[in-house]
Amino acid sequence: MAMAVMGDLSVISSQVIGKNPGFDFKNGVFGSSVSPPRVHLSGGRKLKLKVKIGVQAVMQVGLEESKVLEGSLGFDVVSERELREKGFLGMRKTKLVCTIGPACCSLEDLEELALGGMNVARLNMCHNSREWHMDVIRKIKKLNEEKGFCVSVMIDTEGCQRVVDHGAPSSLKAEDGSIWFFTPENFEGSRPFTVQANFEGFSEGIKVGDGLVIDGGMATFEVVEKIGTDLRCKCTDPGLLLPRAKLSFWRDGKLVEENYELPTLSAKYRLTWGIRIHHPAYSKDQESSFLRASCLASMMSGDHLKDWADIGFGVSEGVDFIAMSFVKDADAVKHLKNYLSTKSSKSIKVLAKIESLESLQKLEEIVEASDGIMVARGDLGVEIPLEHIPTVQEKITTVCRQLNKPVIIASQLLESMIEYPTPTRAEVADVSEAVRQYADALMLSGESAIGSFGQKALSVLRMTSSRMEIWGREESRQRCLHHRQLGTSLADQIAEQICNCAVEMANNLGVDAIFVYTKHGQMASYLSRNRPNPPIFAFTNENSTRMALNLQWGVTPLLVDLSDDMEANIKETIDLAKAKGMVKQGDSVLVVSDVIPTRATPTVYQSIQVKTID
Ligand SMILES: Nc1ncnc2c1ncn2[C@@H]1O[C@H](COP(=O)(O)OP(=O)(O)OP(=O)(O)O)[C@@H](O)[C@H]1O
Ligand SMILES: CC(=O)C(=O)O
Repeated sequence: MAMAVMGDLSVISSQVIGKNPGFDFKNGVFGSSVSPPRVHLSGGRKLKLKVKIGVQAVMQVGLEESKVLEGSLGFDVVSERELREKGFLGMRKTKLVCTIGPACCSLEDLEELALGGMNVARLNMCHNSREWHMDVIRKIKKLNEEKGFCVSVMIDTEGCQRVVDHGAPSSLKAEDGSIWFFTPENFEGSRPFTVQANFEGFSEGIKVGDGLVIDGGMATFEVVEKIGTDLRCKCTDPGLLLPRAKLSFWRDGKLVEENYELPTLSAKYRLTWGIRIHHPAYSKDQESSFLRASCLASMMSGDHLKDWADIGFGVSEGVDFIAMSFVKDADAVKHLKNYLSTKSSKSIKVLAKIESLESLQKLEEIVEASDGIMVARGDLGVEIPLEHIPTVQEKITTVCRQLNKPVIIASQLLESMIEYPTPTRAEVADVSEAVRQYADALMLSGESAIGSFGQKALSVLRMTSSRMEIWGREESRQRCLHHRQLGTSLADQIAEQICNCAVEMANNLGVDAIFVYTKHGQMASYLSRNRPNPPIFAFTNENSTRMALNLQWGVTPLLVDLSDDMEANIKETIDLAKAKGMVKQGDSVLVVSDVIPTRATPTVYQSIQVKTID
């Protein structure tokens, strides 16, 4: 593949002006990026006209604002207010999800959250009764209808959580060296130094010496004895045991996986009819429809009645999203989506929660199968070392962007605000990082559900994300500009832009090396400035250039004989590089060449070529 810019300088000059309407001659900067195809220069009149039309359209909205905002667009009151107050650019892009719990479930609380920018209300089906959830959903719908909000409802299935509970109402301290029993036995209340696991077979495959970690490191124990299905453990790292704590086993620094096989959707309450909802708002028909839905679904998927009943409830209540906990693979998501289409509820979007090693291993297929993703950092932090969370989050966010699926970053964003009215600096930095990664949404958990400062936490999310969005826009404009334009002559500016584009191409194509042919080293240094992934090999026939380039990041300068025939130079140096074993068959090289015009060759010839070594 080859792409070339050729011609005399006056032609190039007029063409660049036409192609780059954002070019600011006074300050010498471009307002938009110059991507490789744009380097093919052609007439610009038509383009200029197009830009003008775009500006006119924007102005029209401004002029007819009152008409537009009268409701014909179905504007919700919060967005409308935001537009009026802040203009188009001031509108927040990052969406906010709030977990609804006892601290924010009154009509007034919900209205305040909606006014504060809550886009989605999340109901965690692990907690509270279905009547309670129904009451919240109906309040939200009422607010939407009567007060003009647009708040979506998400239910989050319980899934097969691996939790342990000591049975006491508050947290217990595990002291260093204290001995505790972990048992799957189901008993009422609490027993001293005894912790109940909520699933059978929790100790299968576990060996003496394994580490038992609570809540990703809140407290750590060592298994000292197996007694039947119980584990006798010694506390090796003291800490708190909260009710419904998460549990994981570790051996030789690695998570012990697969010591038990858990389904994606919770099997809890299997074969019990305790799921029947008695509520005056439900007719007998509706009640039996939940049961039919859950029974049908449970037959289809193996008795995961609690979650299926919750899903049936969600369908009946017309929720907008179902977040599936502990998704293991794409099949689990497809299964639920198929079920929803049989219930004519295809419009309910299925969000897969990424919260286990297994789901990380099948990330792409899960993202592809689902309508969106939640990065459930709470449970994820139990299965992977905490220091891996930031990179894993970035990876999931990137995959979602690539596959065009929305992604929510969840858990502990502003954890300290459950108790305190201000967040820590580190929490604000975490929120900012999620926004910088262009996550679609941020989620509050305990901060809104049980915290004393839920409204304030929401406003911290709102203000931090708005601030970061503005900063991100400025930063991405900088990225578009690549760097401040350095070249003063047009020829230099073109050389600079070509190098910016070349590095972008080299990185995107994943080429093995960049070859540049340079007399004074300017092109090589422009390439280096962009810090490309592949190394830069700079071929020059000037020893001084070679020595000077020795200081440049990523540049290996090579002294060669260069003729006026650039194609011949490229061929000869590639042959030479091949003969010397510098490149081998199959390697790809991006070649940038720049020949300063001479009497013999008065035209500027600059090119980007991608060559595969044969
Ligand atoms: N509907 C509710 N009723 C009572 N308490 C709730 C409710 N929803 C949430 N909470 C409380 O808020 C806390 C945070 O809620 P959230 O659902 O985000 O956390 P979680 O239970 O750890 O989530 P998950 O179980 O999905 O990992 C919970 O520990 C629980 O104490
Ligand atoms: C939200 C959730 O389920 C988690 O972070 O584990």
